[in-house]
Amino acid sequence: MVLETLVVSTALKTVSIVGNTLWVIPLLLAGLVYHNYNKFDPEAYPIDQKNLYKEYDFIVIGGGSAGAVVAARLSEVPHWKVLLLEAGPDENEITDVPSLAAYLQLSELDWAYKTEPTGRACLGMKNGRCNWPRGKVLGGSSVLNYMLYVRGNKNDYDLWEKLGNPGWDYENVLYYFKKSEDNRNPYLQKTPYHGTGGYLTVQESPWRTPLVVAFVQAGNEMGYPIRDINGAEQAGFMIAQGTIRRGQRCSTAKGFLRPARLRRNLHIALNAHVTRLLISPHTKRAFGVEFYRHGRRQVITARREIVLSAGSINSPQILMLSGIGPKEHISKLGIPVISDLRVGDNLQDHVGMGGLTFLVDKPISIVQDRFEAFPMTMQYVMNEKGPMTTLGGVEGLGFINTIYGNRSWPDIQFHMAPASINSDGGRKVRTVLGITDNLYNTVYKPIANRDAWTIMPLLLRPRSRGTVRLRTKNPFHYPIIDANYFADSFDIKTLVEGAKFAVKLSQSRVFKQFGSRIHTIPFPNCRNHTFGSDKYWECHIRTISMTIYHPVGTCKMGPETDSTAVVDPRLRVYGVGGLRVIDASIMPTIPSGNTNAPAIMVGEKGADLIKEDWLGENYRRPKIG
Ligand SMILES: Cc1cc2nc3c(=O)[nH]c(=O)nc-3n(C[C@H](O)[C@H](O)[C@H](O)COP(=O)(O)OP(=O)(O)OC[C@H]3O[C@@H](n4cnc5c(N)ncnc54)[C@H](O)[C@@H]3O)c2cc1C
Repeated sequence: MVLETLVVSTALKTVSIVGNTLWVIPLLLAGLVYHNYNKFDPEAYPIDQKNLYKEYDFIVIGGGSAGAVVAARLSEVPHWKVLLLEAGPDENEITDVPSLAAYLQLSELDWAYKTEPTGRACLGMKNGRCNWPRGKVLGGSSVLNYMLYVRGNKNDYDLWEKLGNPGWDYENVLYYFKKSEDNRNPYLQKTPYHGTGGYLTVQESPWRTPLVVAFVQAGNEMGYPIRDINGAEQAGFMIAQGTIRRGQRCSTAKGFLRPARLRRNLHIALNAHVTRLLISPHTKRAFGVEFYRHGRRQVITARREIVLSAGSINSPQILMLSGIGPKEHISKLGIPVISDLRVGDNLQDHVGMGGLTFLVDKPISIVQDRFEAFPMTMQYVMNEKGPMTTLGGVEGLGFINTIYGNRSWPDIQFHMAPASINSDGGRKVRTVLGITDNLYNTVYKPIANRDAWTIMPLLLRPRSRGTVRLRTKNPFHYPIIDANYFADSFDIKTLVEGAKFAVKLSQSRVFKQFGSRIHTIPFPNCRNHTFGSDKYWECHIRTISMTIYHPVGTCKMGPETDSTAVVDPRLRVYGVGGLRVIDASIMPTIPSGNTNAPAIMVGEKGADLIKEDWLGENYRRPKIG
C-alpha cells in the first residue's frame, strides 16, 4: 500500500502539473533552464564529488546528524578544504515522507544491526535479538528517525560538566541548540529557549488525531502541566515538535548540506565506506583515511584533522580497526595497539515497553486500510498536510517521574501514537520490530485493523551499560552489539512503574469519550502471571523490549583523570594527534530524551571547538537570534 501510495504520489506530481495547465510547461522549462534553477536551488541534493583531491585540511567520516553539521560548519571557513565521506547514498522522495519513517528500516539505507541475545530482553523478537536500525545515507539516522525534536533535561548537561567536561553545561549547550534551530511555531519562537533562522526546521506536524489532544489533557488530569518540554522545565505533556519543513522531513543533509552544496571548498563523497584510519605509530598522529568506493580502495590524507562522526556503533568500530581500543580485545584480533582506550564500553540506550495497546470505539486512529491513497497523497503533495506528515506516527510526548525519580528530572518518557502493532494488519510494523509470528498471531492478529492507540513508556536514564566489540578484523563484518538491557534490575523496576502510570493515564476521564480500554489478550510467554500485575508488566517489557534507537556513549568524553574516557572535553582522542570524535558516541551519559537534537548540538559545538583551536583569536562565535 505504501509503495502504491508513493507511485501515486510521484505520478500525481506530474498529473497535477500537467493537468489542464499544459500550456505552462514549455514556459516553465525555459524559465528553469534560463535561471539555471536546479543548480542554485538551495534545497537541491548535494553534489556527489567524483574526483577527489589527494589531501584536504579536514576529513569528516560519516555525514549523519552530527557529521553533516560538522562538514557544513567547517566549510564556512573559505580557506579550509573539507572532505565528507559517507558510506551510504543520498536521500530520496520516500525518505522525505514523515509517515513512512518505519518503512525505511531494513532497506538499503539502514545498516540493519541486531543486538546479541541475552535472555533478559527482546524475548518476543526473532532469536531474542532486537533490531537496531542506523541510517546508512547522507543525513545518517536523521533520515531514518521519527523526527521528534527533544533536547533532554538541563540536569543532563550540568551533569556532563560535573563529570569533568567544562563548557558542556546547560547554559553553554543551549546556545548550540538554538543556533541550529529555525522554529516555525509562533507560540515558541519568542521564548528564550528557541531559535529562529537556523538551518534545522522545527515545527509540529500540521495533522493530528483527537487522541493526542486527549493524551495531553489526560496528562494534565494526572497533575502534569501542558508545556514546552524543551523549555524551562521538562515534566509535562505536549504535542510533539518535529524536524520537518513544509510537511516533509528535514534531515541534517537537507538542513545543513544542501545550502552548502555549491561551496568550492566542500567535497562530499557518497558510497565511500571508511575502513581504517592511518596513524603513524611513531608520532601517534592520524594523517589519513582508507576507504572503499565502488569497489576501489582509496587513501586520502588530512593536513589538519580527521573527524570521526560515524555514530555510536561505527565510530568505535573504526577506532578499534585502527588500533584504538581496549588492548586485550584488539590485540587478540591481531590489530597493533596505538592507544589503549575503553572504546566501545559505556553503551547506553533508551529501552522502552512496546506493544501496550488501547482499543477505541470511534474511527479516530490511524488504520492503514482506512486511508484512501488518492486524497491523502493529494493533501501531502499539493498542500504539505494530512496523515502523511505525521512524525512516524508519534503525536504526543510526556515526561513523568516514578517513585524512583523526581519532578525536576523525570525518569520516564511517554511516546503516544494513534496506532499500535495491529494497525497495519501485520504488514510492516511487526517486521521492523522483528516480533515472532507466535506473538503477533496470538495477541495482535485478532484485533488487526481495529482502531487502537498506544503509549510507549521509556526509561530515560538506564543504569545498565552495554558494549560494542569487533566480531573480526574485517571492516565489512558487523560488530558485536551487546545492549545488555536490564542487567541492572533497577531499570526494569522503573519501567514497570512507567507502565502502570501509562495504564492509569489511559483510564482518564478524557479518554472515556472514545470508549478507550486496554487490550487484554496476554502474551503467550507471560500467561503464568496475572494480567496487569507487576510481574506481568515485567514479563511484557522483557518480551517487547523496544529500543527507541538512541545508542550513545561508546567513545565517552571525560577528563584525563577518567580512565574510561576516550575523548577529552574538546573531543580529541586521547593519545592520538589530529583526531576527534564528534557524534552521539561522545555523550558520557544519555540525555533524558530523544537524541537527534543532542547529536546535532554535539556537531555544532564540536565544529566550534575546531574553529577555536585553529583560528584562535580570529574566531568569534556568531550571535544568534
Ligand atoms: C529508526 C530511528 C528512529 C529515531 N527516532 C528519533 C527521533 O524521533 N528523535 C530523535 O531525537 N532521535 C531519533 N533517533 C536517534 C537519532 O536519530 C540519533 O541519535 C542520531 O541521528 C545520531 O547521530 P550520529 O551523528 O551520532 O549518527 P548517525 O546519524 O547515525 O550518523 C552516522 C553516519 O556515519 C555513516 N557511517 C558509518 N560508518 C561509516 C563508514 N565506515 N564510512 C563512512 N560513513 C560511515 C553512516 O552511514 C551515517 O550517515 C532515531 C534513530 C533511528 C535509527
